[in-house]
Order: sequence, then structure tokens, then C-alpha cells
Amino acid sequence: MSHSNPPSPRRFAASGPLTGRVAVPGDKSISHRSIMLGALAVGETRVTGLLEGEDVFATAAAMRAMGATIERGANGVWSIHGVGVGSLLQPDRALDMGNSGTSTRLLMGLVASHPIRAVFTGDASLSKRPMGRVIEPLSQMGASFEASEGGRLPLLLRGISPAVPITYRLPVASAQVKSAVLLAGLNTAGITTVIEPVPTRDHSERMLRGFGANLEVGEDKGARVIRIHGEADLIPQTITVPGDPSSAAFFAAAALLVPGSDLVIENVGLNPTRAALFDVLRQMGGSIEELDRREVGGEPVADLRVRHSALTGVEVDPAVVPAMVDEFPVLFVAAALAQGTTTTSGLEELRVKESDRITAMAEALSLAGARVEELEDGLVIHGTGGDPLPGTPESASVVTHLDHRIAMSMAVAGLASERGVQVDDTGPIATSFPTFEALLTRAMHGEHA
Ligand SMILES: O=C(O)C1=C[C@@H](OP(=O)(O)O)[C@@H](O)[C@H](O)C1
Ligand SMILES: C=C(OP(=O)(O)O)C(=O)O
Repeated sequence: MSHSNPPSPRRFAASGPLTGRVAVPGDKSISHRSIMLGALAVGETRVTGLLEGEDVFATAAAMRAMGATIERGANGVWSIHGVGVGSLLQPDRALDMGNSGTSTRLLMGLVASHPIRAVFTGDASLSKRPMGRVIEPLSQMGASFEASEGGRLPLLLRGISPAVPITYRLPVASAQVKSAVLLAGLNTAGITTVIEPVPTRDHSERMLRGFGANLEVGEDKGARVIRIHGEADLIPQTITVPGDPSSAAFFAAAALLVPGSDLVIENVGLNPTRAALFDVLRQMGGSIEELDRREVGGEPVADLRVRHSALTGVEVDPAVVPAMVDEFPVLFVAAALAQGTTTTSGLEELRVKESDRITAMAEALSLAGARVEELEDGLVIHGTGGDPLPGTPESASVVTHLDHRIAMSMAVAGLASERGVQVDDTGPIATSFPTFEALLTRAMHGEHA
């Protein structure tokens, strides 16, 4: 995994318009959940379009260690044979979660309501991230934890069966915390309820239902109320994973920023709990056209035709943050080339991702010559009005802090710069988008997917 490899530095530089067609890999959130739920369903689940990235492989390795059989067919279709809800096996070694917060938090939910113990470890980035947010509700359900200082990895989790069904109101807008509690509820007799004051991505709800779980979504005083009836069997599924909007985001931004670009990004998932970036970019004046809107695997999907556009700064409504939480780094890049000022707020959660994405992007963009002010909960960016950024100086590189989204965002900045942008390590890109650099080369040559 990237954390054990030597760094791979690279200079990303302008090289003409992005044209033709690219197809981004499968959605990371849906890929994790396909493996986890498939590993709990007795019988064969087949998954087409699975994201073959390091984060998803960490989930697959952990589910194998707990008894599932997970194989890639020669045709690229993944086959999963699950053990059944309640039948996860005791893993005989630590579960290495690599760089992946989603794997860690969702799997903690699964283990919590099984009578097994598991040690969770991760790379330097993941070991800094807060796990108290899942330890708290899972402890209420009866699981116990020995965590490193501040509720961090490495940690030992002792699951319990039967676990206690709880009603839990999310204190932070987090799909990972919501999903951890719902997954723990899957093997808990009775009804486990999650109250979500601010809606977050709803893939767990959609997919649990798709696998036959008894799950209801209601509303109470403006909050979403999700109730899962535990101890039900899951039914194996055939799943097609749509393309990841969080990966498409880099190509959309690049095509908007690089003069002459006219690029089609195929098969982009547009679940409304995920797709706010494209709305914000349109609000800024970006030409992003949806072609052939359709449904793939129960999710809305379209091909996006993106053309170079003059962008104008906006004040981003903090209400949209959960629906584009991973897309702010690349939005900051777009804002750095817009006309006027872009203001963002309500971004506290960005400080506890793979890196502190507010500070990391403020430093990276400043190094590339952008005008950025850092606030506690966001950035204020004064754009160039469409002129390229100067780029990073000869002797300095952007520090990615083991964060794939910082690396890819600053790669995009490099395409829209005079001198190019030197990125200290492209290795982390493989966690979510291993084909990023190859697709970029393809788009720069105007090839077709
Ligand atoms: O549930 C998921 O698949 C994810 C939820 C989000 O994290 P939070 O729940 O911490 O906001 C997001 O940042 C992450 O990339 C994937
Ligand atoms: C935050 C992210 O992922 P995770 O929490 O799974 O590490 C991300 O992919 O941007």
C-alpha cells in the first residue's frame, strides 16, 4: 500500500486541452458496501465496476479474514460468497485498514455486534483520525474498546452478541458513523435507530434495502430517522457500481479550467447526496451538461460533457457541504482561477480527513501562487480571473500528507499553471483512483474511453 512505498514525486504541467471521453472507476463508497454486504449474504454476490483501489482492497482483505470468499473473475466481475449475518469469523491477525476511514468505521460497526475481537491498524494518516465518533455509539450497544490515545488506531474492538439496539442521534454529519451504527444493528435483535439531523450520503440505506434488510426511512422535526430491524438474512445481489462522482470531480474541474477543453466523463453517479459539486461549478458559470441520464445499480447516472468556461467566485452555501464533502479540495482549485472571491464555511470536518484539508490546500495553493485566506471552518479564495496560476517554485513541492485528494487537486492546478505544480507524492492516488494519471494522459491526447 502507498504508506509503505517510497514517495513518487511528479510535476503536473499544462499540456493543452482535455478532449475525448474518459470513464472514471467505480464509486468508492458503493464498492466498500458491496463487499461488506456481499460478505454477509449467504450465496454469491456479483459486482461489476468495483473500484479496484487500495481502500476497497483493505475492506476485501478484512472480510476475507472474517470468512468471506472474494475473487475477481477474468472478466473483471467480482464474486463474493458471504458467511451470513451473525457468522463473521474471528480474524487471526490485525485488520490493516491502510489509509481508509470508510473501511475502518464501517467494519467497526460490523464487528461490534459479532462475538469476535479484532485489532484495527492503519497508516500514519489513518492513525491520526478520530474513531471516538464510532466508539461512542458502538459502546452503547455493548462493544468494548482499547484504543490509542484520543480514540485513535491502533485499537482493539471486542464485539458482543447479543448487542443492545439503540437510538442514536448523530452529533456530526457523517455517513460513516451512520453506517457503522446501521451495520451493527444488522446483527442486533430489535430495532436500531439513527437520527440524522443533516442528511449525508445514503448508499448504506439504499444498499441494505437492496440486500433485503428491513429498513425504514422516515422524518421527524426535519431530521431523517432510519430504523433497521436486526437479525434478518441478507439476500445475495448482482450489483453494477456507477462511476465515482468524487473521481469525476477532478476531470470536471480540469476541463473547466484548461482552455479549449471539451470532455465527456462517462457513467458518473449523480446521487443527490453526492453531486453538489457539479451544481456549485455550474453556479460559478461552468458548462457541465448531463447526457443520457439513466439509472445504474439503483443510482442516478449520466455522462457529463464539460467545456472550458470562465468561472466566477461564489459564496458556497454550507448546507451543501455533506453532499460534496470530499470535493472541496478541487473546488478550491477551481476558485483559485475564477473571477472574484469564493467563500466557503462549515468545513470543520475537512480537518479530520486523510489530512487537514483546509490547511493542506491553503498551503498547497499558496505555494502555487494562489491568493488564499484560511479560516477556522473554510477558505476564502481570491481568483486570478482565468489567468493560469504561477505554479510551484523550482525547489519546492506541494505536500500531500498521504492524502489522495490533495495530490489529485494539485495535479489539476498544475494543468492550469505557468510553471507546473510539483507534487511530493502521487502514491496516495492509488487509494481511490489508481487510473487517474493514465486517464489524464488519455484526455490530454483526446482519446476515447
Ligand atoms: O460513508 C462513506 O463512504 C464516506 C463518508 C464520508 O466520510 P464522513 O462520514 O466522515 O463524512 C466521506 O468523506 C468518505 O470519503 C466516504
Ligand atoms: C475521506 C475520504 O475517505 P475515507 O474517509 O474513507 O478515508 C475520501 O476519500 O476523501
